[in-house]
Amino acid sequence: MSNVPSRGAPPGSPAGPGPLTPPADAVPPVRHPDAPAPGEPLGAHYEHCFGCGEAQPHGLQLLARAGEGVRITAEFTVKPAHQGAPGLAHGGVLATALDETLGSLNWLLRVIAVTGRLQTEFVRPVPVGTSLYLEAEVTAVHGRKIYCTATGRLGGPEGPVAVRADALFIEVKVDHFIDNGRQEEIRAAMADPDQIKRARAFEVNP
Ligand SMILES: CCCCC/C=C\C/C=C\C/C=C\C/C=C\CCCC(=O)SCCNC(=O)CCNC(=O)[C@H](O)C(C)(C)COP(=O)(O)OP(=O)(O)OC[C@H]1O[C@@H](n2cnc3c(N)ncnc32)[C@H](O)[C@@H]1OP(=O)(O)O
Repeated sequence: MSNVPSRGAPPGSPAGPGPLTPPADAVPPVRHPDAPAPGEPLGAHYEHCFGCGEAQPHGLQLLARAGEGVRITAEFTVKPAHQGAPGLAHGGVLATALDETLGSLNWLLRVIAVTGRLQTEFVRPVPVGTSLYLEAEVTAVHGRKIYCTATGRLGGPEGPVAVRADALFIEVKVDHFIDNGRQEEIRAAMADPDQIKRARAFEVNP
């Protein structure tokens, strides 16, 4: 643990506001002019993604849509494969749903970013068969740091809040994946023209 860099006090600690609070000189997010129109489905960013990929039978197959401003909505139905306790969704799966929805905000900023921190709050149990309705929003940007928040409601947009998250995403270059991913999958992704097109859409100077 000693060689892990310290990133400030934990959220809510008496030592300070914590790393999920944007600094005073953070700026509001800007929706990219080429962002998908509100209501447009985003599609999977990678077909084998556990969160959104259609080639993952036990994955969440979460379906995200662009919202207004720098907001996203998403839905996912809890399947038997997602259980933790009998008949209830596993907390880690719910955290994945929040992470995936928050990650989809990348499409609106047109930057590639990875999760640096994800703080989850589990408010209500989520039964198998539930359709979880998620909303996420970027609240502030500071250099490469993207501050965002999400909620998940039971049954629909007006349903009771079951889960919440605050997160910090860090902007990276596409090289982050090429340099760190297992070669087998990287080679396959780079041989897929659709995948290259999706990755290029996020680069300012492809
Ligand atoms: C050919 C293949 C292409 C495939 C890609 C194609 C398309 C992708 C496009 C879009 C994707 C669309 C949707 C995605 C949807 C969902 C995905 C779910 C998201 C995930 O599931 S993703 C997996 C989990 N995620 C990780 O696997 C990250 C592991 N990690 C690292 O890879 C590094 O750790 C990294 C890169 C995060 C930072 O490393 P680094 O060296 O680049 O940055 P550095 O240290 O310089 O930090 C710069 C500033 O961020 C602050 N900072 C950094 N980290 C912080 C932390 N954790 N907490 C608080 N502050 C932090 C520093 O304090 C500094 O702040 P300041 O500037 O103020 O000093």
